[in-house]
Amino acid sequence: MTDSAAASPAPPSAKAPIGSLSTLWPFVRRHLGLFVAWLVALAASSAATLSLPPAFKTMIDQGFAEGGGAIDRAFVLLFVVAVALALATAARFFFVSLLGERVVADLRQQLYAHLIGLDAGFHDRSRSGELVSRLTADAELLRSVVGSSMSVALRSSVTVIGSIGMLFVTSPRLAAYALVGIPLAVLPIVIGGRRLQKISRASQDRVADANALAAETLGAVRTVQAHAREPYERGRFGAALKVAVATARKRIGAQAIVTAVAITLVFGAIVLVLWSGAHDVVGGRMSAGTLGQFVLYALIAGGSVGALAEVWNDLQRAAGGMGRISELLNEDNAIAAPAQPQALPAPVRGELVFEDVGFHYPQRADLPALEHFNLRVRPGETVALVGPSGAGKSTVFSLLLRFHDPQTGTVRVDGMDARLLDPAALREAIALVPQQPTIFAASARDNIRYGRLQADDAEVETAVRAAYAADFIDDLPQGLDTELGERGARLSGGQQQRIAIARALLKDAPILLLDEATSALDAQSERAVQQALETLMRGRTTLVIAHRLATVLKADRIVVMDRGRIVAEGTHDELLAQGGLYAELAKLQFLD
Ligand SMILES: Nc1ncnc2c1ncn2[C@@H]1O[C@H](COP(=O)(O)OP(=O)(O)OP(=O)(O)O)[C@@H](O)[C@H]1O
Repeated sequence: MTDSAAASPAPPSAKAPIGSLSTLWPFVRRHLGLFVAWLVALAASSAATLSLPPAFKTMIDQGFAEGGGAIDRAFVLLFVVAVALALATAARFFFVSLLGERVVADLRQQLYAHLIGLDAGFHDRSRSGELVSRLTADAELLRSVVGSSMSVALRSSVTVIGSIGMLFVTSPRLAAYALVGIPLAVLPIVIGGRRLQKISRASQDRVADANALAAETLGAVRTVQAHAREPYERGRFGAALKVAVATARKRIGAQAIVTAVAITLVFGAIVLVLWSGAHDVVGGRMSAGTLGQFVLYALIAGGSVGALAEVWNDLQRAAGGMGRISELLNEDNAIAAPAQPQALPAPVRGELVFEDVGFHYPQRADLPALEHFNLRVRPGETVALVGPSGAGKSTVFSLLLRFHDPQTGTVRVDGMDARLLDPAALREAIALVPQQPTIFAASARDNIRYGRLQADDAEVETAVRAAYAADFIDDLPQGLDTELGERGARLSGGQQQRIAIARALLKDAPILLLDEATSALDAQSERAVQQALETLMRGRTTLVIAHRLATVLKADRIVVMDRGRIVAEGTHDELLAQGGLYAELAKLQFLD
C-alpha cells in the first residue's frame, strides 16, 4: 500500500495503467458524429502536413533551376497546401475540443448522478471533499486529454508513421540511420512514463487532501472561529499545500527530464543524419531539394515524437484520474431498489413495525446500535423515543428511511418489508424534520418547495403560515424570495426549524420522523416551533426523538431506549411511577 492510499479513507487500490483510459470510450461513442468528424479533419491535416516537404522540394529543385513561372507555380502550390493545412487544423481543433467538453460533461453528470444516489454507508466512509475533487480536478484532467492530448497523441502518431514512411521514400539510406535514433528516444520515454504514473497519482492525492481539508473547514467556519483556530487551520492548509507542491515537483521534475532526454536523442540523431546527407549533396549523390525534403520530414517526425513524449505524460496523469473515477462509478449501491419493487398501498396508512431488529454500523461491527428491537406504531399514533445519547434513537430513523438495512429482523411499513420497496417510494411516504435542518443556498421559497417540487405559490404560503413562519419571512428583505445564504447562515435556529417544518408540511407525507432540536430556543421561538410541530403532527404517524417535556406529554406512548434496546414503555406518569432510567432522564432533561 502506498502512503497516499494509507492517508485516504477509501484507498484507491487499483493501479491505473494507461489502458484505463479505454473506459472513456463509451462516453466518446455517444458523440460518434463529432468523433468521426474529428478523425476526418485529422486525416486531412496530417495529409497536408506530410505533403508540405514534397512541395518544398519542387520549389528548390524545379523552381530554382527553371526560374520565373516555375517558381510562381511552386509557391502557389505551397500556399494551397498551407491553406488546406490551416482549414483542416481549425476543423480538427473545433471538433476535438467540443468532443472533450461533451464527454467530460457526460462523465461528470454520470458520476454525480451515481454519487448522489449511493448509500449512507458509502458516504459515511468517504470525504465529500474527495468526491468533489473527483468531480472537478480529475474530470478537468480528462477534459484536457479528450480535448487535446488524445488529439495530439493520435496526430503525432500518424505524422511519425507517415513521415518515417516518407523518409524511406526520400532516401532509404539516411532513413535507416534515422530509424536507429528514434527508438533510442522512445525507450527512455516509456521507462520514465512508468515512474511518472506513480508519482502523478500521489500528486493528485495530495491535492485532494488539501481540497478536502479546505472544504471541511470552510464548511465549519463558525466552529473554527469560535475556537479561534484560524491560525491553526491556516497552518494545516499551508502544510497540506506544501506536501502537494513537493509531490508535484517530483512529477514536474521527472517530466522535464523525460522531455529533455527525448528531444536530445531525437534531434541528436537528426543532426548526425543530416551531416551525412550534406556530404551526399556535396558529392553530387543527392539533389539539394531531396535533402531539404528529408530535413523537413525528419523535423516533422522529431517534433511529433517530442509532442508524443509530452502528451504521454498527460495521458498517464489522466489515466490516474480515470482510474479513480471508474472506481467510484463501479461502487455498488448497498441500498438499491429490488428488480421488482413492491408498491406501498395507496394511501399509505403509516403503520410502522420493527420485528426483532438487530443492526450495527458497517465500521462498528463490535457495537450493536440496535439489538432485539421490537416496536409497533399504529397508524396516526405519536410515539416519543427517549434515551441517553448513543441509545440508538437516530438509528431507528435511519433504518426507517432505509439509509441502512438491518443485519437481522425486519422493518415493515404498512406490513411490507422495507427491503422489498423502492427506497425512493418509501422515502416519499416519510417526512423528516432533523435536529439541524439543511438550508440550501437558495430562496426561502425554493427551500420550502424542496418538500414538494411541484407545489404552487399558494401551497407554499399555506405551509409557511401553518409552520408559524410567516412573521419572520415577511420581515426578510424580499420575503419568500430572499436568498437564505449557504446553510441558512442568515436565519436563527428556531427560524431554520420552522423552514424545515414548512418543508415537511408541504411534503404532506403520512409518516413523520421528528428529531427535536436540543438547542435551547428563546421562549417566543420555542412556542412558535411547538405550535408548528403540533400542526405538522396532526393526522400522521409520528416518531419523535423527544427532548422536551411538552413533546413527551403529548405523545400517545413513550419508548425508553438504552444501548440499542427498549427498556421501558408507557405514558409519562406510568414511567415516572416505575422509576428507573426514565425517571432519571426526566429529572435531568425535562423537569428543570
Ligand atoms: N454513521 C455511524 N457510523 C458508525 N457508528 C455510528 C454511526 N451513527 C451512530 N453510530 C453509533 O451507533 C450508536 C447509536 O447511535 P444513535 O445516533 O442512533 O444514537 P442516539 O440515541 O440517536 O444518540 P443522540 O441522542 O446522541 O443522537 C452509537 O453508539 C453511535 O456511536
